[in-house]
Amino acid sequence: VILQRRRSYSSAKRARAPAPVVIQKIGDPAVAHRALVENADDFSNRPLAPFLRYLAERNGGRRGESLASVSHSPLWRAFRCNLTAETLHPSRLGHLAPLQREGIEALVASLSSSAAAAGEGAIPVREHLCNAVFPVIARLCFGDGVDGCHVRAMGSVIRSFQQIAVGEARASPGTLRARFAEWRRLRRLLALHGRLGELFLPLVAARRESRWPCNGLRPYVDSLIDLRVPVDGDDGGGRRGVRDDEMVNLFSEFLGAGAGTIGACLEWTLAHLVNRQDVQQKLREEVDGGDVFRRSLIRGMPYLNAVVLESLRLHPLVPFMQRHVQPDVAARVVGVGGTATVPAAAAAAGDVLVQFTLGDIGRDKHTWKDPDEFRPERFLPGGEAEDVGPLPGPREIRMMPFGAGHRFCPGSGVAMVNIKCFLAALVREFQWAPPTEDCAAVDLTELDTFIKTMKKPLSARLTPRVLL
Ligand code: HEM
Repeated sequence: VILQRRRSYSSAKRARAPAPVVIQKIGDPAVAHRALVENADDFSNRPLAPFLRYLAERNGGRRGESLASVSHSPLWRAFRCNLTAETLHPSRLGHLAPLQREGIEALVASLSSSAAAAGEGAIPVREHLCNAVFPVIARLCFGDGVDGCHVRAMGSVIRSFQQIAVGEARASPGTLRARFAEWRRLRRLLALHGRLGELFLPLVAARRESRWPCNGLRPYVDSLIDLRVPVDGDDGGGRRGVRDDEMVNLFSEFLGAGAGTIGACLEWTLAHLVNRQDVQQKLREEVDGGDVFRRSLIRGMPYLNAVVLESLRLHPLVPFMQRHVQPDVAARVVGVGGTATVPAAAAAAGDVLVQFTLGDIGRDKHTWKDPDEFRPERFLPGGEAEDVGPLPGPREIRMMPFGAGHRFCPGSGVAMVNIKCFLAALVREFQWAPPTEDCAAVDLTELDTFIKTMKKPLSARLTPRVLL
């Protein structure tokens, strides 16, 4: 046992080196555009997360990739095309309506009963939002035959995994204590990863056995079972099926990236609506008139769209995006780094990390008027950002909550549809007020964890509306 532990410890140690060097945080939209759009090919790889490096070490160097981790290569193209052309294709998103309806009905019921139990008091809403959104994403992933218990178990393990993956470093870097803490963190992640495999792989096996129809949706699991990817990530050498270890990473990523971000965006947006009763009322007037499950009607709700964009501009859920680039490229494109300023060892290893801080880009004072103010009207016709959408256009970047360049978020469409649909229903069903009579505004302090969340989770007083 001791030998085994020592071996694991030394592989954790190897997994830590070489650490990439952070050379610059980019919060300037023009520099981000130069890097991610004009030099997209050079800025299309992310650094490998320490846990995936650790896993690869344990598997004799073989990496089990996810879409976010795989380098920009034929293997990435195969994974990416599969996800966007099959599961997340816009033509399929209309078929989400029954899942959304189920999620919203459950959410309204759980909020109503908590609000009734609290009487005049406030209720915390985060847990309700997460519990309602996760099943929608889980069923998009595995089809609608997965039972609620299984879905809840997946949600809980994914959340623990994310919490531990970004766990705070409490000891000084480089000390024995810090190395031990890191080793323990990797071991805990390994255990959770194993648990995810136990939850996912039986569902894959069941789906291989029989494919019951999913009402026009193409569950991610089906597309991955059918997918053939280049052998060794290379287009020249034949095709193979997706391995189990890759499936586990791809499902974890889909569920982790999909559900938490949508829930957090809803929480941020509701917090602003609590603070700005005038915006809440204006939004309600728009959503009261339409069926929130019909995509065509949601598309025709410009104020709803503006409210969500304004929330994403102020609080992009991914605090920062990373790119792993060559030192000479970093020097040429973002104006720093290069062998002159990057420590020689890092330059020799070619390990340069560029971080784009999405919050700074969305609040850039040269781009936005009153950048810290929540003002959805800026996205309406005649406003300073009437032509700005969730994804940056080819000419400039003004905000990029879903990233930019080759690796932008493939889930932006499904995320926007779900956020709008849930938000419209929540505003139609409830009046949202601050937690107490004397609370002037809820606290909007941000906390950057795996995603950008409210440091103090939202509590609000909810009054069910009588709908005619
Ligand atoms: C409000 C919700 C969401 C936000 C704000 C968000 C944001 C982001 C951002 C900023 C990136 C990095 C982009 C880059 O590096 O250029 C990303 C990547 C990614 N997101 Fe999302 N995301 C959301 C929802 C989703 C959903 C619903 C899914 C899937 C169901 C998803 C799947 C992914 C994947 C797989 C990647 C990696 C793509 C690649 O490397 O090719 N995301 N997301």
